Amino acid sequence: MNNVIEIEGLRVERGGRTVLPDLSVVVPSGQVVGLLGPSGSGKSTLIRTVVGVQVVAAGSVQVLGEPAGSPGLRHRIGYVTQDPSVYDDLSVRANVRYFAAMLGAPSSSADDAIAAVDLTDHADALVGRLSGGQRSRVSLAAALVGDPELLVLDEPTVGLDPVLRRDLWGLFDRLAAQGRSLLVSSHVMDEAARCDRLLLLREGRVLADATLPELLERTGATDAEGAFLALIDRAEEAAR
Ligand SMILES: Nc1ncnc2c1ncn2[C@@H]1O[C@H](COP(=O)(O)OP(=O)(O)OP(=O)(O)O)[C@@H](O)[C@H]1O
Repeated sequence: MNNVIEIEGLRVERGGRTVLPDLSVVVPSGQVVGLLGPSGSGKSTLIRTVVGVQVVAAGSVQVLGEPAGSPGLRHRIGYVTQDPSVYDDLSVRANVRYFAAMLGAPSSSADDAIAAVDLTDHADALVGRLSGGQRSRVSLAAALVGDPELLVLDEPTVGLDPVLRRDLWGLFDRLAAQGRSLLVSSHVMDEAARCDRLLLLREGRVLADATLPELLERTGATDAEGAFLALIDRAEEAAR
């Protein structure tokens, strides 16, 4: 499979407003694709659409060759929402085993996932007593059980210190090297350098779909933020 996500003519309305007016994009397999854009640009809405929890007004969204939201995709996609969705009063191991049980995956897959996020030493600790970064990694471990082909992560590094952010991006690279595909949203532009490919969103529209080197060459900017601002200027000039 060349593309893990294929979206054509997607329109999403939320609270009476058109959030994604007409979005078409593909996400290639085996890569870390960064979904970048300012707050409110529609990143979470797009992610919710991909995992099949967003009502869609128009368009087609194919994920791993099936329509988004198909029951068969449940085991094939790992999804981490912005707020860690783990239980404070359970240990790391109990949390991840709970998610494994829901998927019908063996409990050994929970231990593998805990090892993948480097929390084996904390497996017996209550999640409520962990740091913010450790809690984020428990959510990620929960998404990793069952060995999903596609990981969809909504701002997984928000609020983390630079060392933890670097470690998590290292983990994303390793997961992609093992053949998984990742769609990772962020509003931190310097995280663009960690992605194989970038989707820049602004006001519900794709401003760019390219690698960082391509973007820098196209705009003459020296970093992702500069490239993003240059693209906004160009789009505004073109609209005048
Ligand atoms: N539950 C909701 N009901 C109605 N409108 C919503 C809802 N959630 C988000 N929106 C609107 O949809 C638009 C896109 O929001 P979305 O959360 O997708 O953006 P985002 O790029 O993920 O932002 P952030 O980086 O702040 O998470 C915003 O204008 C927002 O006001």
